[in-house]
Amino acid sequence: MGTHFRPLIGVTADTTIDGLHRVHQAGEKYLSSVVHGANAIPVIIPSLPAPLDSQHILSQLDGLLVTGGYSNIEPWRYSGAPAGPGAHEDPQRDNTTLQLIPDAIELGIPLLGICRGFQEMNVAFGGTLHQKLHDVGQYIEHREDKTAPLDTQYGPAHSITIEAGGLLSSITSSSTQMVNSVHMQGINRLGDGLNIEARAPDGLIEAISVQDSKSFALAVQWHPEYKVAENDFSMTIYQAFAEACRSRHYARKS
Ligand SMILES: N[C@@H](CCC(=O)NCCCC(=O)O)C(=O)O
Repeated sequence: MGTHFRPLIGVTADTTIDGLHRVHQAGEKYLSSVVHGANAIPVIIPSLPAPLDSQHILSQLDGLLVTGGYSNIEPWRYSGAPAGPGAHEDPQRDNTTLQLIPDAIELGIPLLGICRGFQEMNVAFGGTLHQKLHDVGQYIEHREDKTAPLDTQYGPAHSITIEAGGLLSSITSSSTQMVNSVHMQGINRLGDGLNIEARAPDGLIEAISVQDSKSFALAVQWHPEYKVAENDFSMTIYQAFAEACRSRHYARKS
């Protein structure tokens, strides 16, 4: 199948307040990664208070990128204890992504989830999260040093071991890789119908896929979008995603 065609990939949006106005935004590194990693065209999907009809949106797309974001999923969505005052949450994003994810899986739309998007995929399948990995006791430090330069924050932080026989192992020849680490939360109980694709040295789940998915459906706790073209492993992931998006495009148009 030719690689010249550029599929249309929906990119989820965070909401934030700018002055007195709520705005919807997707980080440039996510948008650029769609262009340079997947040779595709990014389209931002807003997280409106009354979410748009996700099945209608998805029917016009070839893929879905569920981005990372600094906010946390509201804990009630996975029966977690309230996070307490000052918690950074984005309920409009939760409402949108937690509908888009199952709908994309049902419709066979290729999906790549990153960091918050990885956590959302787990919650969308009924899984739970640790709200503060650093308080659990068994985990290494998964947070970035916010005072460090960006290239350090998103630089290699720890290894992952890729599970044999899974989606990730089918696209890469090495069973270990180095990844960055920019998160405080992580998977506690795995959602039903998800496969573990990779783990950190402390056992934390770092990548998941959907069992018996009709199409590519992978989510990772790290950030392959960051300077995607400079990292072979990141490019491998994006190119596998892109190939699934191109297949979806031709199926959609036939
Ligand atoms: N809030 C969650 C999610 C972490 C996450 O997605 N970080 C990304 C930071 C910004 C970005 O690179 O887009 C957690 O801390 O676990």
